[in-house]
Amino acid sequence: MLRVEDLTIWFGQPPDRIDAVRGVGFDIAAGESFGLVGESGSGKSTILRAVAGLNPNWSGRIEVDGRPLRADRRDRAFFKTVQMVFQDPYASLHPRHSVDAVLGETLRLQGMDRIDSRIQKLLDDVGLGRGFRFRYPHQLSGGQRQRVAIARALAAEPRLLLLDEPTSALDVSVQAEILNLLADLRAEHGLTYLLVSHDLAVIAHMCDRLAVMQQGRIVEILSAAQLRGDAAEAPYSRHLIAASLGR
Ligand SMILES: Nc1ncnc2c1ncn2[C@@H]1O[C@H](COP(=O)(O)OP(=O)(O)OP(=O)(O)O)[C@@H](O)[C@H]1O
Repeated sequence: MLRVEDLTIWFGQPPDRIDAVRGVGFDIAAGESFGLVGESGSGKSTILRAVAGLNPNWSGRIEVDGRPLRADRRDRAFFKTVQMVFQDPYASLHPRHSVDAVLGETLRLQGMDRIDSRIQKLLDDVGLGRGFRFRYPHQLSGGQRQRVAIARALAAEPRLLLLDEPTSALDVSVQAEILNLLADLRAEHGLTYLLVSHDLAVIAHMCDRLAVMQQGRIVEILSAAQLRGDAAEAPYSRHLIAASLGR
């Protein structure tokens, strides 16, 4: 579903260019949930932002359903398929846009009709009732805001969701609710996830496989069973341990 080949992503220009991601490759099957873990600064968010089209400075190949993302310009059809949910729902929602405005605008941009009923359906899907439709971000809790951010991502009817630490800005009690919501949505909508988290418990709960990153490279790809330590071979790898200690 998502294929990444020989992906290098950089910041700045020579002679100050920094290659934050170097020659990375992985495949994610449709419906799979794939995690990226690794020490701080290893390039996890940089990969998500490139796949989301937020950083054009990359080389290699990024392909969704066989359709390549071009590095040189935004591609509407590609981005309809791929949506991102950011870590901080406080920052990712405009303070003066109501829930209705946020969802309505996204639906209109996608050229969709029956906006009213679609907004209601999206709110239902993320577990927010009608009463939330005309609220503004400051009238919502952190968890409710993240539900709105998830609804906004779903409004484009994506196939791939990029989740960048989607619960780490939330209280512990709310984190589990949002993770369960994301797990339910994946099953209900047949979504594919690429998830970044520094929390191995989150990755073990949410992901079928994971890649461990170090200094811009993938050093290992493991199944969630290996991560949980219940696979026959069960290598709690030195890379993974280093990644978790590197936080
Ligand atoms: N806008 C930028 N300009 C220059 N360098 C950047 C920029 N954004 C990220 N980097 C660098 O790219 C590298 C990878 O950063 P990235 O945010 O992808 O790491 P990460 O693995 O997601 O880390 P964390 O777990 O701390 O969020 C880091 O060395 C970082 O300093």
